[in-house]
Amino acid sequence: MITLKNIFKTYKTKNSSLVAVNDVSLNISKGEIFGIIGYSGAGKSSLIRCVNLLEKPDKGQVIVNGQDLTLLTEKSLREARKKIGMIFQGFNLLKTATVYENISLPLKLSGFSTSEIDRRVDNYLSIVGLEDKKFAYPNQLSGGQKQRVAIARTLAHEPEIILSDEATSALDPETTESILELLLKINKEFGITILLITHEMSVIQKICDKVAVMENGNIVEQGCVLDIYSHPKHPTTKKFINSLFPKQISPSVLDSLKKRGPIVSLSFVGSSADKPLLATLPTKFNVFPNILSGHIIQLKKGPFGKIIVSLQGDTSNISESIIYLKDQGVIVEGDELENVLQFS
Ligand SMILES: Nc1ncnc2c1ncn2[C@@H]1O[C@H](COP(=O)(O)OP(=O)(O)OP(=O)(O)O)[C@@H](O)[C@H]1O
Repeated sequence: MITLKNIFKTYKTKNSSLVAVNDVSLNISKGEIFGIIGYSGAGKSSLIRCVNLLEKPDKGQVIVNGQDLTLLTEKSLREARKKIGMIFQGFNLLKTATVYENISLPLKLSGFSTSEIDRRVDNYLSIVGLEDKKFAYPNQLSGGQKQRVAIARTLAHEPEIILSDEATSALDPETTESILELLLKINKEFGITILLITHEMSVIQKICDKVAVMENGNIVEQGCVLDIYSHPKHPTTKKFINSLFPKQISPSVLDSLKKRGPIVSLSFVGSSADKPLLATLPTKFNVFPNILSGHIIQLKKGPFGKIIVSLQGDTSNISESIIYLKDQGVIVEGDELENVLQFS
């Protein structure tokens, strides 16, 4: 649906130039929710704005539905953009216009009849749950309601793709949750492909099918969310994922526990998260797990849990129990433990 091929974007000022997007290639399939995560300055906004050519890439191809947007005339690009909606962190509503006007004005400019405009405004306001705010002004709405209006305005053009530029970053956690639910609903009911950028892991885990991690203009890692969470490879990805897990064990407790047996991190993915595997270790192997910390995250495709345990027992029994856990689909790590715990 969307293919980015070797995209470069450099900002030039009088004395310097800055490479914001450095040879990025991505494939986003129809109906997918694809998230790009990165810290501030990673190049996310620059990249997402290249998709609808709000920023023109210096090099590379932006292929949407088989059409390379970088080769289109202004007129054809305007047509192609009608199928690509965009929502922003700051909502971008006209302050002096009502909700009805905010949604209807762009439709009017696109040449729709008044009756069709009215039908679309009513329909999409009801989909975002704001029928009663049709004649309100933006300053009479909460942040979440403003984003709902912006989403209705985008939906009113019946796009195939929505680009979301940090759409929930200005919202509190509860409102974020409700906007993410709305994006999920839109994706499911209308089959709209969503490409979003964020710096929040909660956004990725709640609604994304795939994720790409961006740093210094590069995509350093990408894949299915569950795979990336369970097998992160790049240090930046690991940093994002480790930030989700509580770090509660003091160094002195850790040192004393290490003398009694290995401390391992166990990650449970999908079906292995449903089984009471740890409970079987004492009877099966005479190994006694002492749980030091633990956390389960609900991803879109199922649960992902990580616990830190001290395994106590005979060394060969412990080895056997680790092999058994691995056979059951548990990811067992010891080497990375210091990173996972990261004491300050
Ligand atoms: N119009 C511009 N002119 C010059 N430099 C820019 C411009 N826009 C972005 N940059 C620079 O490009 C780099 C990437 O910025 P970008 O906004 O794409 O990153 P980001 O990951 O979206 O960051 P944030 O989450 O803080 O918005 C930054 O160093 C930024 O200062």
